[in-house]
Order: sequence, then C-alpha cells, then structure tokens
Amino acid sequence: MITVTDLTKVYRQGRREVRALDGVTLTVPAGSIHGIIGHSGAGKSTLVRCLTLLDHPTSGKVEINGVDLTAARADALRTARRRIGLVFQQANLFDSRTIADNVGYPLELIGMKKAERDAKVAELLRVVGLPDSGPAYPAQLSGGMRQRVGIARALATEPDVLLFDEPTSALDPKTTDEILDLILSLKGRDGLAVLVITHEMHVVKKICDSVSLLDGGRIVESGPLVEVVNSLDSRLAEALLGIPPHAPLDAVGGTLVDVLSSGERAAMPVVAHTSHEVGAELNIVAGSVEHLAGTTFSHLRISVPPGTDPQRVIDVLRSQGADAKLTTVTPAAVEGLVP
Ligand SMILES: Nc1ncnc2c1ncn2[C@@H]1O[C@H](COP(=O)(O)OP(=O)(O)OP(=O)(O)O)[C@@H](O)[C@H]1O
Repeated sequence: MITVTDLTKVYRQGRREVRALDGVTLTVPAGSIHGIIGHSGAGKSTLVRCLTLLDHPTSGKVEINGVDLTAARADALRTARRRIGLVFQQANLFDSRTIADNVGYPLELIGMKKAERDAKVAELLRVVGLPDSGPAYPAQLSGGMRQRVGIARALATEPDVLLFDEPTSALDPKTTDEILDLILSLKGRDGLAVLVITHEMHVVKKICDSVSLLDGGRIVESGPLVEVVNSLDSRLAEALLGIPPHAPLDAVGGTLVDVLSSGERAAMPVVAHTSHEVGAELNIVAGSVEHLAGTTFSHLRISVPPGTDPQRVIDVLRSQGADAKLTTVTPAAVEGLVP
C-alpha cells in the first residue's frame, strides 16, 4: 500500500515560485490499480519524481506499507526506494547487456548470487510472457517486448508498489492492449499496489479500479472508477464517458440534454419512457455505452423539441434514476484534458 499525504513541491525560478504539487493526498491499497490523469503541466512528472524521492518534496509524506520514505536518509532511502518498481514510457534497457542481464541488474546491485539471480530472472521472464528471450539483446526485441522486459526488471526486487509513468504512450493500440493485459495480470501479486500515470483514457477504462484527476498540482477529483463517473458534473465522467462528436446545434435543433445512467438502468429505455411521459419526441443525437469496472454506463445526448419544457424532461429522467442536465456542445471543463 502507498499513502501520500499533503505532498507539495515548490520550484523556485528566480523570484518566481512554481507550486508543481500542491497538497496531493492519496492512498492506493495493496491489490488495486489507481490511475492518475491530467493534462500537460498538471504535475504528473513531478509527482513521479517526488514519489520515488528522485526529487525531494518540499513538504508532505510518502509512505509504503507504513515506512516513511520522506524521512529516510542515505542507505535507508536506497533500501526504501526498492519498495517502488518504476516503469517508464521507454524501457531504457542497456543495449550491450542481454535481456536476462537487464532484468537481473537490480538483483546484481543488491548482491544476489548468480545461481539465485538466474532462477529469479527466468521466473520474471515467464511472468511477463518472454520465457525464451533471456539470451537476446534489446535491439532484437519489439517496443512491446522491451516494455515487458522493463516490467520484469521493475518486479525483480519484489516491490510493494509498481509505478507506471505513461507505460503505453509509445506503443500501437494492439501492443498497448497486450501490455495492459499484463499489468492487469499482476494485480494482487504479492500485495502489489499499482499506480499508473497516464494521459490515455483507454488505460484508465481498461485497468484502473480507482482514478484521480490532477490539475494545477492538486487532485481535484478522486475515487473508485464506478463512483467518479456516475455524475454528469464530474470532469472524470466527461473525460471517460465523453459524448462522441456530432452535428452542430443548429443542425440538431431543440435544446440539448445529457442523460447518464448506470448499472441495470443503463439497459432500460429511460428516454423512450420520458418521451411517452412528456408527450414529445426526444431525439438521441449522440451517445456512448461503456463497460467500466464491471458496470455498464450509458451517456446519451438528446434534443428536446421547441414547445417542450426541458426542465420537465430532466425531472422525468431523474425520477427514473438517471442523472440529467442541460448541456452545451463542448464542455469547457474538459478542454485540454483529452489530447
Ligand atoms: N525543475 C523545475 N523547475 C521549475 N519548474 C518546474 C520544474 N519541473 C516542473 N516545473 C513546473 O511544474 C509544473 C508541473 O510540471 P510537470 O512536468 O510535473 O507536469 P506534467 O503533468 O508532467 O506535464 P507533461 O505531461 O507535459 O510532462 C509546470 O508548471 C512546470 O513548468
């Protein structure tokens, strides 16, 4: 488990202060995967550096299974850092070492004997699906395979936390899915807590149990995936269940209302019922249906024809358990969040 409490990082540029992290607090329990998303400049890289103590936070705490990394010095810090396995966008392997030697490198550093190391490396290569790649060199592997090697290397010291920094940003969609499947397969392994920093919504949808939105160095929304997306007022809902592009308002006509329903309600004809109840034809302009963390979410945009009171439509939709609100076509709240 990793617990971050009131983490703050202030950089000084001449007389100017930049608060790159401003009181970040979060907990990722063992056995779960937490995603952190945010647009460029939100503080993601600073968070990675401060969590791993590559950069010392200005204030606040980072604890792993109760051990305070921020209080550790020198040798104690080196040992404590091994509790976090790090995987970057590129695996940054040593080109002149074999794959087995790359994976075994952190074990060499802690002085593990060769026979024990070889057995551990073979096991790790099996875990990441590369049982026969030990003798190969990095240049002989694809980007996805190199990323698997990076994951094996990060697991070598049996960390309590695995921290992924944009792990699939350099990969094609098929390889991305394969790497995400691998990350999912590690869930629950030896009480591992997984933290994934990403700007890709697909990554959050596919593997995360919970998610936080980082903005201006602060966590502005956070919680279990199925809870944070269950409100039309949530920026995470907008980012993760966004309405696909559709015809402009003047072509669509009427007043636009967004409708969000989840679970069993997502399969019920709430719009048809509402149409019937208010005695007007409600047209579905666009929508998306997503299956997230075992729950189905339906996010629809409907147009209410002139002469029908949109507030009455909203009230009837809400009386059936859906969230509903008047909408504009492009919510400003998420601009820049989805690249
Ligand atoms: N060493 C530094 N000195 C001064 N300011 C910095 C430093 N590192 C980061 N910052 C500032 O802190 C803020 C957060 O930067 P950070 O790189 O953490 O964001 P990010 O979310 O990782 O962005 P990106 O996705 O573009 O990498 C930015 O305003 C940035 O300019």
